[in-house]
Amino acid sequence: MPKEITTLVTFFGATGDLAKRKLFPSVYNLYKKGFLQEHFAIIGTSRQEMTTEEFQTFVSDSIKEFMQEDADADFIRHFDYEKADITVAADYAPLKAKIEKLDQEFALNGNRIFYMSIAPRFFGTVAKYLKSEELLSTNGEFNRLMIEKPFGVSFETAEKLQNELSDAFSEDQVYRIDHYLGKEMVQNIATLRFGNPIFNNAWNKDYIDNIQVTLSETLGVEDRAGYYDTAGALRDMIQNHTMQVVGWLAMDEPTEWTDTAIREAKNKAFNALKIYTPEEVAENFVRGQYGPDAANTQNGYLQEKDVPADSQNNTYVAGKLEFATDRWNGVPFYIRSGKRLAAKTTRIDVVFKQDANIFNNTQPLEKNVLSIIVDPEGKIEYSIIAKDTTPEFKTRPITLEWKVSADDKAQTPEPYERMIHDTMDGNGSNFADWNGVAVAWKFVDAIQSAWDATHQEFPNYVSGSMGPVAADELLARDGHKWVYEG
Ligand SMILES: NC(=O)C1=CN([C@@H]2O[C@H](COP(=O)(O)OP(=O)(O)OC[C@H]3O[C@@H](n4cnc5c(N)ncnc54)[C@H](OP(=O)(O)O)[C@@H]3O)[C@@H](O)[C@H]2O)C=CC1
Ligand SMILES: O=C1O[C@H](COP(=O)(O)O)[C@@H](O)[C@H](O)[C@H]1O
Repeated sequence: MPKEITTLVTFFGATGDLAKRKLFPSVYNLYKKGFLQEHFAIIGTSRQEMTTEEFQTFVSDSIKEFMQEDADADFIRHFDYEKADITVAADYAPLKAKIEKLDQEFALNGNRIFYMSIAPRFFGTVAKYLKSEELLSTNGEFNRLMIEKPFGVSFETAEKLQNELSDAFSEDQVYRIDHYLGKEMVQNIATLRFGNPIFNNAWNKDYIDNIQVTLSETLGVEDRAGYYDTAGALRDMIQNHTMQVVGWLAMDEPTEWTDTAIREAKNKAFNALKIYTPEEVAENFVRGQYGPDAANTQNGYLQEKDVPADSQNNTYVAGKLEFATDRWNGVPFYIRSGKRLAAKTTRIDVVFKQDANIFNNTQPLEKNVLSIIVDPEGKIEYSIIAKDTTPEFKTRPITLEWKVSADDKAQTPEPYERMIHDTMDGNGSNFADWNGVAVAWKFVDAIQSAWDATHQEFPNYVSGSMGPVAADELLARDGHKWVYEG
């Protein structure tokens, strides 16, 4: 049985989509696995009028709907509800009273987590009232804040939010969610790098030719144009998920396996990221917007519901990142992400430098490639050179492959379960740190403002392709090509 975690979690936005689909099923899994036993309580809050019994039924139903099983009664009795409008200071007093009551009832030792599953415009307000209305415990081991995305829409807005949060919470109390950091194979990057001397010792400019990170989706904008047309792939996928994955790839080895040391090592890399001038943006970044598919059966972006007919929004981004560190000088990190591409995949391809061919043929040897495939199924592929069976001692590339087994998959926690667990456990390793978020915004803002100043002809890629031709040309100019072609 795992060690029991003692805590109270208050879910703001408890009647919303995320809470229902992801958060309550995750809490239930933690209970079934024994992390939550007797000493835990969950408070749900929103503006909806609801009794605690009705809320308990709502939680039960959401677990049943998404996990096809009934939550046990012993679990459900730990749930309580308090109606509150989070914009009204006076509404925090009954919430405080409920927190204190449950703290006593379940002997929670003043340990508190506040999960903001609410629209981002409320993040700062809730943090402010948690402090001013004294909902933070003064006698417990911890007060922690879990915060949903997006964390701002630019460096300026993110910094404002950060200032609001830091009036109430210190950096080590803030758990900024990026669900890519909760994915099993993203967490495996560090193990592969630091657990295998062959990779650890070669993880630098002497041995690595280039690194490619692909986050591609087959879905289009669906019914989210209201949000997506102001965000684009750059803010929706690059600023957060892609940059966080890059953080694991670019960092030095941490001095120890703690969240503080991991953040320190990542931040050293983030702080060495080159922020581009408008001219450099034009040289190093490509934006795209999808048109209809080749058979003309799917809408182009401009024909999608609620998309302005003259939208300049990017649904695809590819670019080159450069880190000015001893480890990475001269090594390009190519990134790309887009909607309506040929395949749904998240993958990292590390292309190694190759030696001269000393065998009997004059062709250059293919480069070794380590591929870490995150989605749709976890896989590691290592493409290396071996001998052909012919007597002339010819070479050929072969691929060593490992796949996440069905058993492993069944035991792998969903990202939200893992992130809630880690917050309860006080482990911030797999959360976005303010410094990294700030650098990513500065980097992305520079690209966005260069793009805002220039008009681009759209659409420039066909739905179902792997993006604009310009993204292939970006790599070709450096003598490289995308490993993954869809
Ligand atoms: N849904 C998803 O799949 C994902 C969501 N997220 C993020 O999670 C957060 C929540 O998203 P989601 O669940 O989809 O949003 P919903 O709109 O479904 O839920 C919002 C919740 O906030 C409550 N709320 C709204 N206004 C107030 C108020 N003034 N006072 C108190 N409660 C209020 C709503 O209840 P009521 O109106 O009754 O008060 C509801 O419970 C957002 O930050 C989003 O970006 C991130 C990843 C995925
Ligand atoms: O955060 C987001 O992520 C999803 C993709 O997530 P995944 O886990 O399915 O890869 C993306 O579709 C969405 O636009 C974005 O907001």
